[in-house]
Amino acid sequence: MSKEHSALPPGWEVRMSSKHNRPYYFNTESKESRWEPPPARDQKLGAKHILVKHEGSRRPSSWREETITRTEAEAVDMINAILQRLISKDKPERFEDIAAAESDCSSAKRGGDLGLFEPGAMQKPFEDAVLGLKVGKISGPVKTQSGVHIILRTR
Ligand SMILES: O=C(N[C@H](Cc1nc2ccccc2[nH]1)C(=O)O)c1cc2ccccc2s1
Repeated sequence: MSKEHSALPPGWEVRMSSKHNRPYYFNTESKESRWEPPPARDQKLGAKHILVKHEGSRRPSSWREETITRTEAEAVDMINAILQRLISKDKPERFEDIAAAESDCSSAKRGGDLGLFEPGAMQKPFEDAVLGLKVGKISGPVKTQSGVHIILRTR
């Protein structure tokens, strides 16, 4: 079904704006309101990410390093340093360039691009972080069993 006509996600309803004389979408749980229909839950998601693994990662190895021994705290510090490089005022670096050089995920070869994926395909903390981002926005540090991520939502 096209996005406009698929069932609205839970909590959402259509209301009529008398001021603007047009329908809008209102979430009775979050009290969020928006002019465009909320994305249906079955819509594919898209993201790029930078992953820094640590000794407790599900697979503490990557194309960069045979055996990864840094601590989770060190991984968080590295992710925060990368965040500063991405948002720096004077010389921001490109997300894809940092991902290609420094991500411990095999998607590094694709500038960190994970392509499109179904809801439920990725570890829940990762998917929840993607859903919490507007398209084009970058997350703070996100922890999964794989390590610590910075996520850029692409869809
Ligand atoms: O799980 C993957 N790679 C793991 C690390 C990892 N763990 C993740 C958890 C959530 C999202 C992306 C993640 N990447 C690895 O290389 O040890 C994936 C690599 C790629 C490459 C291209 C497209 C999708 C994927 S998912």
